[in-house]
Amino acid sequence: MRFLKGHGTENDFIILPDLGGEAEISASFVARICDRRAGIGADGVLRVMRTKQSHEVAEHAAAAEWFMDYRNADGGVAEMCGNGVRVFARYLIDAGLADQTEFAVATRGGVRGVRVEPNGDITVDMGKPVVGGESVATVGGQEYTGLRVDMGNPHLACATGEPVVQLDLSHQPGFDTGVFPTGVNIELFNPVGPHRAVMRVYERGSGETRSCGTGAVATAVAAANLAGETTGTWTVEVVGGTLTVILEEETSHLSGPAVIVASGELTLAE
Ligand SMILES: N[C@@H](CCC[C@H](N)C(=O)O)C(=O)O
Repeated sequence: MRFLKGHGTENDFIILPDLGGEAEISASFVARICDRRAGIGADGVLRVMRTKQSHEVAEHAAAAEWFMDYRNADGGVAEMCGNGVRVFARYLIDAGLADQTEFAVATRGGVRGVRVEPNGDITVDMGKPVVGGESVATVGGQEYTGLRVDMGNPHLACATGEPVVQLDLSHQPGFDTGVFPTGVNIELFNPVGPHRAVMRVYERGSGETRSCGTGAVATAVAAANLAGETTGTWTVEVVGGTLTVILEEETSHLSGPAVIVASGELTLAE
């Protein structure tokens, strides 16, 4: 099976073109190829298939030709992946499967509009973040209160005065399973200036990653909330680079680089 490897601010993905949706892709196969020692290594898998071939999202076929079938590194499915959509769009363009600078991609979380910027960055319309109440994450025995933000997938974005660079995110943080029955992506961030935050993230199904697009938007929402704002442009510094988030009344946008770095033939069998 052919594969490609790409990343967006070092949130890295294995891309599996399966345009007709014929491949059987099990959770264990995804976990094996995402393994950084025994496989290719990645935070997740982006399977590329025609929307009309997917029983999950076929109703979006008229709006978006391509479906991003996203899987976390542990093989579990997720509704949305902001950096994944940007890398997916880069693949479609490079492969000649999308020939405009603006098009739409279907995800389990809905249809997302994509735009290629003149500098090559890719912007995704991430939809309207849904803000919930507060909840608590526990990291290294310490509790951090954060804001629940639904980006299609669940987030808990926690501001802290402690430099996030010092946190030990090598283990699953604790969280309230009553509030997040299907798990949660946990962001810890330092507001470091007007409309700027430094963020680290522990992703559901993937562990600590060097960037998370939906997490960056959730962080911008939580930082704006602390500042008493609901709109504006935010710079979110992640371990793997810098993302720009624009919050509007009715939607949000995520921008940043997205690149393909390799391609090859998988010899690991399903
Ligand atoms: N890295 C992604 C988010 C991927 C899904 C997440 N781990 C989940 O399970 O919800 C992003 O860039 O948004």
